Amino acid sequence: MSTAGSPRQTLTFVRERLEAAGVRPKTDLGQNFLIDLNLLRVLADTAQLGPQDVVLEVGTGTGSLTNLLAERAGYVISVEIDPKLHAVAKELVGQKANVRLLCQDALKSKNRFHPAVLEAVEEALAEGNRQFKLVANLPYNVATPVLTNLLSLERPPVTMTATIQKELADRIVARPGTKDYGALSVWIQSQCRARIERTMPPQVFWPRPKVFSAIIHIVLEPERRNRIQDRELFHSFIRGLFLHRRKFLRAQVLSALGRKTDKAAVDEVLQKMGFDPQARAEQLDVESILRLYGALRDQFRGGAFATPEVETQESSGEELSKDFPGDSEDDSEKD
Ligand SMILES: C[S@@+](CC[C@H](N)C(=O)[O-])C[C@H]1O[C@@H](n2cnc3c(N)ncnc32)[C@H](O)[C@@H]1O
Repeated sequence: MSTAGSPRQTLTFVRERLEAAGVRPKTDLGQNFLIDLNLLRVLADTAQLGPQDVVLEVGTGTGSLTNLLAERAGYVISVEIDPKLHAVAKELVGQKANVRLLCQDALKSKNRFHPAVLEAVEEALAEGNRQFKLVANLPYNVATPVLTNLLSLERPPVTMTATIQKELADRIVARPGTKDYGALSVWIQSQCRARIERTMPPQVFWPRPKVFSAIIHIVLEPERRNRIQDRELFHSFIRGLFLHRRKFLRAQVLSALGRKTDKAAVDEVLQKMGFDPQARAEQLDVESILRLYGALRDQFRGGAFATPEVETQESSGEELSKDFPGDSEDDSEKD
C-alpha cells in the first residue's frame, strides 16, 4: 500500500481509510493529519535518520509518517491514544519488523512520560549502538509536555523533530526581551540548540486547524545540559521565575523560591552577583539565568531552595494545557 501522491490524493487516501474504520477526527485529541507528503518528507529529512536510530513517534494517526520513518530508521516505536486509529495504522504498518505500535496515552501525567513507552524505547536502545530520536506530527494538546518531559529524562532524545503549533515553536526559539521568551525557552535553550525548519499553513492538514504550524528541530547539547546541577530543581526554579512576568527580579526570585526566604536575603545574592533587582527575568539571557540559579542554589540549598513538589495529575491527553507553566502573562501588582 502506498501513500504517494498530491495532497488531494493523500487526503482521499486518509479519508477513505478513516471512513472505512468509522473514525471521525477528534479535534480535542489533536487529530489533524498531515496531508502534504512533501512536508512529511521534510520532517523526516530534517531528522536525518539512519539505521542506528530508534525513533519515537507520538501520535501514530493513520500511520503515514510511521511508514516513512520505518523506511529510514533502524526501529520505530509509535504511540497512539485512540484505539480506532491504532487499528487503522496497524493495517498499514503493523507487519513491519522494525515497527512497534503502542495503543495508549504517551504521558502518565502532565510532568511525566508514560513508563511503558520509555521501557519500549529502552528495550530498543539496548540493542547495539543505537540512538534515540523523536520525530512526530505532535498532537497540539500535549506537544509541550511531550517535549519538556522528554528533555527531563536521564537519557533524552539526541534530536526532537516535530510539527507543532507555530506559537509554541516561536516560544521555544525566543530571545530575551521578547514577549515569547519564557520558562519554556530557557528550559530548552539551556540544554539544546533549536531552530524552526519550516512554517506551515493550516491547509496542509486535514481537518484544518485554526492556527499555523511549524517544524521545530531541537538538538541536544550534552555539554550545555551537563552544566545544570539538579535539573529538576532548575526546571521548577525557572517556572517560578517567569510566573509573574511583570514583577521585578527580586519578587520573581522570591516567588521561584516559594517565598521561603525574605527580600533582604534575595537582595544580598542579587547584589553580590551584579543583578539589578529592578530588572525582570525576561530580560536575562539563558547564561545569566543559569548563573543566578547557581548562586541561589549555593545560598539557599536545603532551606528555601528545597526539592520541588512534582505534580502527579494523570493525563487524559485531552485536559493538558498547551502552556508551559510559568509562561503566563500576569498583570498582578508589581513588587
Ligand atoms: C496531529 S495527529 C498526527 C497523526 C499522524 N502521525 C500524521 O502525521 O498525520 C496526532 C495524533 O496523536 C494522537 N494523540 C493525541 N493525544 C495523544 C496522547 N496523549 N498520546 C498518544 N497519542 C495521542 C491523536 O489521536 C492523533 O492521532
